[in-house]
Amino acid sequence: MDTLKFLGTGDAMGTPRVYCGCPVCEEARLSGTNARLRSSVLVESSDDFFVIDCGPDWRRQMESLGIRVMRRLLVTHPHFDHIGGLPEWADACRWVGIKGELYAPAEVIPVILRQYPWLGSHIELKPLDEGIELDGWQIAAWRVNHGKNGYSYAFRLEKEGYAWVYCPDSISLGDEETRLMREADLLVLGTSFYHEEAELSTRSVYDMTEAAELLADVKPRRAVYTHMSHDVDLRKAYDLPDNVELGYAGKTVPLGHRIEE
Ligand SMILES: O=c1ccn([C@@H]2O[C@H](COP(=O)(O)O)[C@@H](O)[C@H]2O)c(=O)[nH]1
Repeated sequence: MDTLKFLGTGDAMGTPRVYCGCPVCEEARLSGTNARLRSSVLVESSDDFFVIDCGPDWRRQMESLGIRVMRRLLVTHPHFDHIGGLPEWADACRWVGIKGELYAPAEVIPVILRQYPWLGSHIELKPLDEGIELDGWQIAAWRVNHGKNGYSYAFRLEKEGYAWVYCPDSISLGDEETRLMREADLLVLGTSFYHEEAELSTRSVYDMTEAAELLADVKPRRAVYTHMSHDVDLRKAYDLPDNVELGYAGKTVPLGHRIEE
């Protein structure tokens, strides 16, 4: 069965935050339960894999799994914490002599190339707006509200009757934006805080209290939260819906129905 592996579950700054001495950041420095690299996942099938998002921790993430060659990548949006590793990936493609394949929404591709104009020599950038298939996964992408930071994209991946959604950066989604999340077998959702006090117009990602309302509406069978800031302490028992787990690097989730289901 295919699997989903979390490579990182942190927000844009990762945990610990460089400037911060809060108990969560200090714990992350000392014992590491709360150490979080920037959010990214790896989808593995019997003979290949692809990754979603390539933040500035990409190199460490590849090293931690002993991966020497990454051929394929999907990008949700062109913010630093999701594309900061692209130059290193392009360099790696050059040195192993492959052309990487990067799939992203058409409007995202020129933004990536504006940041890193040399990428095209070693990576082919392909639009995925009409839907693509990778390793038997039918992948649909749609634009989601990312609050004060503009827009991101979510992906729905379906194979053999199993559907899951990856949506790391979104907030205050409307009905049309949640349509493809409905009744997924798994929803991977970004929740930066448990409860974020800041005024809504200054925010960019759901918190866990708002996410509970979203889940009650779209009813995934299982949900895993990612993109968590130093506000979230994995040692705590939070009040969460029964079907929710907090992600961590190395967490692996089977992508398919178990026999007894
Ligand atoms: O146009 C932009 C705006 C922001 N960024 C970077 O993206 C993240 C945003 O943080 P979230 O918590 O995910 O909203 C941050 O690192 C900004 O520096 C960007 O790259 N481009």
